Amino acid sequence: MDTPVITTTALTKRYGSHPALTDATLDLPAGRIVGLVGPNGAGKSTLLALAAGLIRPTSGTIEVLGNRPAADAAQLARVGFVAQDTPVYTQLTVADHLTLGEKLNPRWDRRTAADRIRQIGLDPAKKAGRLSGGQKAQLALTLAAAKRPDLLIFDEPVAALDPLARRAFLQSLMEFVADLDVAVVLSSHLIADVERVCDHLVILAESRVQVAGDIDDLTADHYRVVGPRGTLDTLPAGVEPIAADHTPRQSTLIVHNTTGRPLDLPGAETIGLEDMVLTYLHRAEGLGTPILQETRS
Ligand SMILES: Nc1ncnc2c1ncn2[C@@H]1O[C@H](COP(=O)(O)OP(=O)(O)OP(=O)(O)O)[C@@H](O)[C@H]1O
Repeated sequence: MDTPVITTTALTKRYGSHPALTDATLDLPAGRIVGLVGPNGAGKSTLLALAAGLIRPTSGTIEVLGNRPAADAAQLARVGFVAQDTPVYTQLTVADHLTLGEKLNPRWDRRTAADRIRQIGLDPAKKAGRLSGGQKAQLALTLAAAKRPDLLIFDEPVAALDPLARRAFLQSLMEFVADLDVAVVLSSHLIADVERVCDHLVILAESRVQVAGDIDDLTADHYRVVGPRGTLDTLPAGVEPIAADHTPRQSTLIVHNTTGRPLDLPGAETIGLEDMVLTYLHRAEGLGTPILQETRS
């Protein structure tokens, strides 16, 4: 197996006594698009900023492409980071951005940058401050990709975009990934977008990793199980309940089957990604589970 692009062990970041990220132990695989999902304040930006070397952990360790984040110029060149507000220089033109990118980045790919700007129809003479949100995001993506990094990190790249601009951005991202052999880690609130472009998922809530894995595995391994009350009190080894809802006659569970074998329980059916994510988020916040209430008999 390829070396993970990001490895963390008990990674923790606190601001004073406030936990932003707690005890995160992760291996994010190479050659994938990894999605980080979670509600506001879950710790997504914190994890990405730690990976980019913008902040230091309070405790625990993080390695990015086998090195300390932002360890030296070579490491910086290997990681492209696009912060939440798609940073561009408003007074510089699109062409100025490309010139600056070339000056600042030893591995700059002039052809990729120019081709991409042409493809997305950006006027090189236009000041970045006059671009739309979608165009700014495309410019930021082009600049990050033309660095020819081994890892691209995006913090909420599509949050401010309308659905069409979002789709265009994600399409460009997938094209870059296919063309440039780059790993991507991105955060998003939008589960449908994550499902469309990502193949590995990390769910963060309340500063903690709730679950992580390949999306295909996660969706295959999470089930809704319905049975007469009392029959689901004891589950097979390796089957972890994530949420439970009971009526006097019936129990409904959402379970994570970690046995590696199909779940052999009557009344078990797999759930989709969105239901799975919501179940973890509700569990983390100590809320009831709306999907389960819908199944109440
Ligand atoms: N510089 C800071 N000083 C103090 N607290 C901070 C700082 N940065 C983040 N936090 C806190 O750490 C927690 C995690 O924040 P973070 O920005 O990582 O969440 P997030 O999942 O990216 O949220 P969002 O989706 O809103 O961007 C939040 O409670 C936030 O208020």
